Amino acid sequence: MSVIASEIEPVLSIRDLRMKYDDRYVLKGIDLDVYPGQIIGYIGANGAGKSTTVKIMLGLVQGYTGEVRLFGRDIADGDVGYKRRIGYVPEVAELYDSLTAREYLTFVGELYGLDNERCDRKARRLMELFQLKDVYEARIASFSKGMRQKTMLVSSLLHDPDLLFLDEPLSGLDANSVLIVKELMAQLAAEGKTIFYSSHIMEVVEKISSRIVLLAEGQIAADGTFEELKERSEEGTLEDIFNRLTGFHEFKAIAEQFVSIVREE
Ligand SMILES: Nc1ncnc2c1ncn2[C@@H]1O[C@H](COP(=O)(O)OP(=O)(O)OP(=O)(O)O)[C@@H](O)[C@H]1O
Repeated sequence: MSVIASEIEPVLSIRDLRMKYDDRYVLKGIDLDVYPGQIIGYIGANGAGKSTTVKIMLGLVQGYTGEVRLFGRDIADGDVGYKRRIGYVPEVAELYDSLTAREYLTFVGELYGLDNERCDRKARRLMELFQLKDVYEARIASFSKGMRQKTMLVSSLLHDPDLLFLDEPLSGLDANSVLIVKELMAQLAAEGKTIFYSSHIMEVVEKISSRIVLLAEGQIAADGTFEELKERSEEGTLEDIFNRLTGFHEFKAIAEQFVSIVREE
């Protein structure tokens, strides 16, 4: 892991985090310290526990054991003020279809305590940068997948959060917009913002992350820079490292079985 001056306070600190659904542990003791300016590529197979961890940090899931501290405070202490410093882009952009983009974004801004007029101006300018100026007053119901994703990204940034949780933020974006968002993440991190980036697109995670945390069956299986992970596992790409650490080699055989079943009479 990269060397970090011990006097710098972690933005996020997790100790022995465990979570049980019914009788099954989905998080089995997670320990993690994340520092300002880091872009954490948070990866793992489907069902590994990534969303559960993020939802606990956002205060959306209760019933965990262990300790989660954000900005130095235990999130269980009852003060939800920390949420004002967080931005969140969920995996699926759930927006209010009957609202216009302007109505939705000013509504979200007001929830974060922003002044309506200032928020309107800021949202309009951000949407313009995403080539969405002409639909700012249109209902979200008419938006394409990519337009919804861009609206979601704008809504997560309006209040200038210090910590961003992004779940597949490039989903549905065209190639130009992908370039903007990747550069945006790098520039926000350079300003000291912390980004928790969950994605299954290994090529992007490999390039954008300053540190990669791999979750496997509710536990951290690897934690370090891409170079460190590469050295340790003696593999080439992050995809290779991922496959090795999750013990997955049979993709060709599975694809063959798919094809043979699909082709059955
Ligand atoms: N509300 C719930 N009730 C019961 N089980 C749940 C609930 N939410 C998640 N789980 C289970 O917890 C495990 C971890 O789920 P989680 O959504 O955190 O995985 P993930 O790593 O985000 O997966 P993906 O990459 O598919 O998004 C899964 O086995 C899932 O079925």
